[in-house]
Amino acid sequence: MSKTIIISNRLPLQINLEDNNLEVTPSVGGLATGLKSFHKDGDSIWIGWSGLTEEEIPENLLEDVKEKARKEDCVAVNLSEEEIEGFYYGFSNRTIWPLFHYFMEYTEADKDHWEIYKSVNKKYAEEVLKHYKEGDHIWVHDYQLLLVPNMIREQQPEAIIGFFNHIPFPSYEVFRTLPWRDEVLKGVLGADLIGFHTYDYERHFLSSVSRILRHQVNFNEITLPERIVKVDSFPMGIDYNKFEDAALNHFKNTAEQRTELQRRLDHHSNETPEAKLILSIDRLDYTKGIANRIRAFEYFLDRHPEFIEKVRLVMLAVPSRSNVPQYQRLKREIDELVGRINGKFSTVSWTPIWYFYRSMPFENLIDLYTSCDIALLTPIRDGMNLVAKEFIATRVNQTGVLILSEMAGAAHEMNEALIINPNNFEQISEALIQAIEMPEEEQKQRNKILQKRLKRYSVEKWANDFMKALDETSQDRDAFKARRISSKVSDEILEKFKNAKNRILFLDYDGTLVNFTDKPEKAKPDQELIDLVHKLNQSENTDVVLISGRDKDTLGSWWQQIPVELISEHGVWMRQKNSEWELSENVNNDWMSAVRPVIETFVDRTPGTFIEDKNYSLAWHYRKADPELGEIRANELSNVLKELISNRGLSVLEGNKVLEIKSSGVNKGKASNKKLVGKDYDFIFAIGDDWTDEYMFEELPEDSFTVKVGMKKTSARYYVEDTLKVRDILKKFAEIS
Ligand SMILES: O=P(O)(O)OC[C@H]1O[C@H](O[C@H]2O[C@H](CO)[C@@H](O)[C@H](O)[C@H]2O)[C@H](O)[C@@H](O)[C@@H]1O
Ligand SMILES: O=c1ccn([C@@H]2O[C@H](COP(=O)(O)OP(=O)(O)O)[C@@H](O)[C@H]2O)c(=O)[nH]1
Ligand SMILES: [Mg+2]
Repeated sequence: MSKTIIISNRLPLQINLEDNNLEVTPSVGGLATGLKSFHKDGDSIWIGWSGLTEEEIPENLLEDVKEKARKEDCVAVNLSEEEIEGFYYGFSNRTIWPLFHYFMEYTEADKDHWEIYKSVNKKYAEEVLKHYKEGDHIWVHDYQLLLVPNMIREQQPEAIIGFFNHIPFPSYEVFRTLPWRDEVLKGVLGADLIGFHTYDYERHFLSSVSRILRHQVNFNEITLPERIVKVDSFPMGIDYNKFEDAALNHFKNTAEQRTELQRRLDHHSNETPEAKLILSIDRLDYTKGIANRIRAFEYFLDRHPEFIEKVRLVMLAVPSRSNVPQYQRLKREIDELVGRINGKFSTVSWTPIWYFYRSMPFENLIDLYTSCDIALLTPIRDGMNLVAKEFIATRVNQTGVLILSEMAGAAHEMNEALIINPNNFEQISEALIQAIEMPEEEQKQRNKILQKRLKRYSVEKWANDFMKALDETSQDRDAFKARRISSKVSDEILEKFKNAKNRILFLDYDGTLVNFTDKPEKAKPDQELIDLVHKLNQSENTDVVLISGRDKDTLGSWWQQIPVELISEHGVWMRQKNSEWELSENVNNDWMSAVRPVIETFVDRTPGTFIEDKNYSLAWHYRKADPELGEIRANELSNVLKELISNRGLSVLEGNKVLEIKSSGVNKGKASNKKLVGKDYDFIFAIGDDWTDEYMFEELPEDSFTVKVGMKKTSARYYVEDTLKVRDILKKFAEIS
């Protein structure tokens, strides 16, 4: 039976060593807490780090560590101190984490860290491969493991691999500063499906892929030579029922059952019944805006002294990544801030901030969530922020107000909260007043909507949606695979070729026989290609036609020595074997002088683009332009041109990064069919890579062997991955004939 393999840096359980005994506690942080319930209910194994370094685990306890993990369907990856230093504290949390959260000034570019990051990613990938069986779904998580998808793909090309990024993906302008940006993107692109919490992160990723790797991006699909990668947003939810039930039980607790923390909270609310409790919970992390929050709270008390003794900020900061200097500095800063503000405002019976620096067991979190009146969550950047969702889920009587930073992924789904900009103290201060004074009815109205949404889109739904989408990618892949020229299909085609009496081969040039280059004039045929075409062209009963959008002079000069048939400019000109060029009827070029200046204005405004002058057509190339700007301008130009050329017998052809204006009566479909007139071919083969070749695929007789190069949508019967594969097929034809 197939299973799901989850891989994340950390396991959902943390193994600790206490007096030479192993203790298991749950891991902290959104990824582990969120995904745990999916893992628990499904048929999955989870591969990740146990939380102890190799050096920390005494030899006699090694087996125990494994066993403790195994009990929870987990596999512990062993990492040495050096690996944790370079991979986790190093590259993950001193390079990727700050960069992806827009803290560029904290971002380091340490080559040694990068090397260790690569080798540890390899270690995770190898662990996956040990457990992988055909049909399994592999789900890789987060920024610590960006290279794992491709490392698995290299060993298991057919594997079904999903990747989910739990943190923001920064804009291209930020991401491009990373020295290893190409490798990182290629690593992630090993996956079939890449998920983000929000559409913004998704579009930033797509933009980096198209700008840096120059892959073709269509909406949310990236076309690689051999595969299509889907990218989508799936906002992670929480185990709603778990939090709701815990809150319901919490209110049923008798006086004796109340926790120590709850008693303290009760005591304080009895002493100052009208004082509102404002809660914040986060890992101690500079992205969470904790220091800013305290300053904003100070700003609020300074400006509104009427709230002194009327509010209290209860702040839980969970220790995190404390080996990283920025986190140590932040810890000191927060200690000082809390001290200073408590010193400044405290009265005999009241302190404004209660500060806990520790992690708390689940029941205490529930105490906090249910006892407070307001949650104040002000991250500067946050992938999602599950605390915001957990707070809402525990408000079983539907009171309470959530103030949430617009920089948290969660803000996209939680519009009924009071959404603030974490850098705007004035706004935070006003939101606090609005929250304190909000009528209960309004609180309930807002929370009702939020609860309904969170209950529906729970973590279970999130995981299932992701898995369903992953499954669909594998079905798409199967559909494509069925049309790929496998060795079996290629044998069948060869057999037909061999037995045919009269054959014709239509071969597109650019993108089919040769790869694209920056400048069209650089894509000259190499000697191997010339020899191959020559050999094919000499075979008996075989007509070879190079059918191209190129101008006749270039094509003619490149194929001067070989008497192969040529069709240029999509059919404007034809050169029969050993003959001169002939012009097709119905073409003229008297429109050019009116159209060229219009295209020139687009060249001026779109760096990297240029005009290619052909005899009877004009082509505007935008391969070298910024990919997004290129597409926008191509659309614009296409519209302008269509307007301009209406009723002139012209049409605009949209090719691979090129727009071409030419006579309507001319296209490769018409041109190729003309060749068939009066002949009795029993083997027709046509191959091409781009939109303009679709005319051939559609208009040639149905039993033709039509082949698309690259995994794009097509009406061809078959496809091959790239120009290398095209040559393989042609070589086989040449051998037989
Ligand atoms: O493992 P740690 O280094 O201790 O860090 C804890 C986790 O922090 C990050 O959580 C993110 O995932 C959450 C759920 O998707 C999301 O709500 C939050 O905004 C993110 O910051 C990190 O991504 C995890 O890998 C860590 O385990
Ligand atoms: O003492 C604590 C404090 C918090 N959490 C959990 O840690 C997670 C924090 O996730 P969030 O997405 O808010 O932020 P992250 O830490 O992942 O960046 C939430 O599920 C909390 O319930 C916890 O397990 N113990
Ligand atoms: Mg082509």
